[in-house]
Amino acid sequence: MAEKYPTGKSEENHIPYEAVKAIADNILSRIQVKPVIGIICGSGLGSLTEAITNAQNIEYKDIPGFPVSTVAGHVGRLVVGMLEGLPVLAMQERFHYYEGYSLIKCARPVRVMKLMGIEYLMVTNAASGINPAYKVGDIMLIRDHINFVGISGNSPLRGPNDERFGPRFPPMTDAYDPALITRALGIAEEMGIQDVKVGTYCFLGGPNQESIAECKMLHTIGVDAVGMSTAHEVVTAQHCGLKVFAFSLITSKASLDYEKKEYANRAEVVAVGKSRESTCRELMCRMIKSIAAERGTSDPSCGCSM
Ligand SMILES: O=P(O)(O)O[C@H]1O[C@H](CO)[C@@H](O)[C@H]1O
Ligand SMILES: Nc1nc2[nH]cnc2c(=O)[nH]1
Repeated sequence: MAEKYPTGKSEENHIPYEAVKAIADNILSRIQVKPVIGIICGSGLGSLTEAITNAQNIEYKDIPGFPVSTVAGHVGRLVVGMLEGLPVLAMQERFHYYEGYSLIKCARPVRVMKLMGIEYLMVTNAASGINPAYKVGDIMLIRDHINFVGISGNSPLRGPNDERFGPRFPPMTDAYDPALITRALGIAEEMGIQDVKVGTYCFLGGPNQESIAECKMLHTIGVDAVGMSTAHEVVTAQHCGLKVFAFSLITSKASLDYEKKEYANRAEVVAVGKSRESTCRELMCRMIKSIAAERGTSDPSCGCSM
């Protein structure tokens, strides 16, 4: 059992290893495959799940102990099945800190994936381009993050550490697997994706958009794209030893200039996601296919190219 907090009570949302295992076992008992890859779909990028064959859908609300999404229009379900020859479990969609959950709860599904036997975490998100060279519709492979929410101590790993998940002080160097980034660059070139970016994602708490002064600061400290997710999931994944691949779809450009204001809205995020969904889907599918080939489990009959 995880140790108790100094107050004698477990902090809200901090559930012990055994409870996470119970959620994992509950899902495993209801599905026909044993997933190797976990996928977290970003806003507007959930259509990847349509490429999953023999799909079984499980609503978050039907999984005891699993958080439930609160954002209007969010689907909130797991889709489990085969993708490019590998068993996968996809989250359509994720939990955000601004919805009111603790980060511990937002990242709980990652620990559930780990205890289901999943080895890779593939993450997508919609983000705003801070790097002036970035255009709406660009894909940015995430090489690193600045976890603004985490730097101040708000971490999904806060509280008693259970070594069965991972070490107390996990390193974050190479949290985004460099070999998978290199592979994705090759795949993007094969696909003819124009000018794929590799950059640093910044996690802010949201839900408000950034002020112009905040955007200027993010630019100064080396941020390429900003959003309201991902870093806490990746911290949790790195802590428990999952291999991570992640990319952002740039759905808006941040304002760095008081004379040239840009505004991002939810409809725009969704519209850009829609216009780039086939490319994002194909990139992810080809990544999974390459992992399947590496593991000797390729299935030539599979293919989600559009
Ligand atoms: O990070 P995902 O889930 O893609 O969502 C992004 O899009 C929403 C803003 O429209 C925010 O939640 C932001 O984080
Ligand atoms: N913080 C933040 N997250 C986003 N996600 C999609 N667009 C944005 C944005 O402009 N700002």
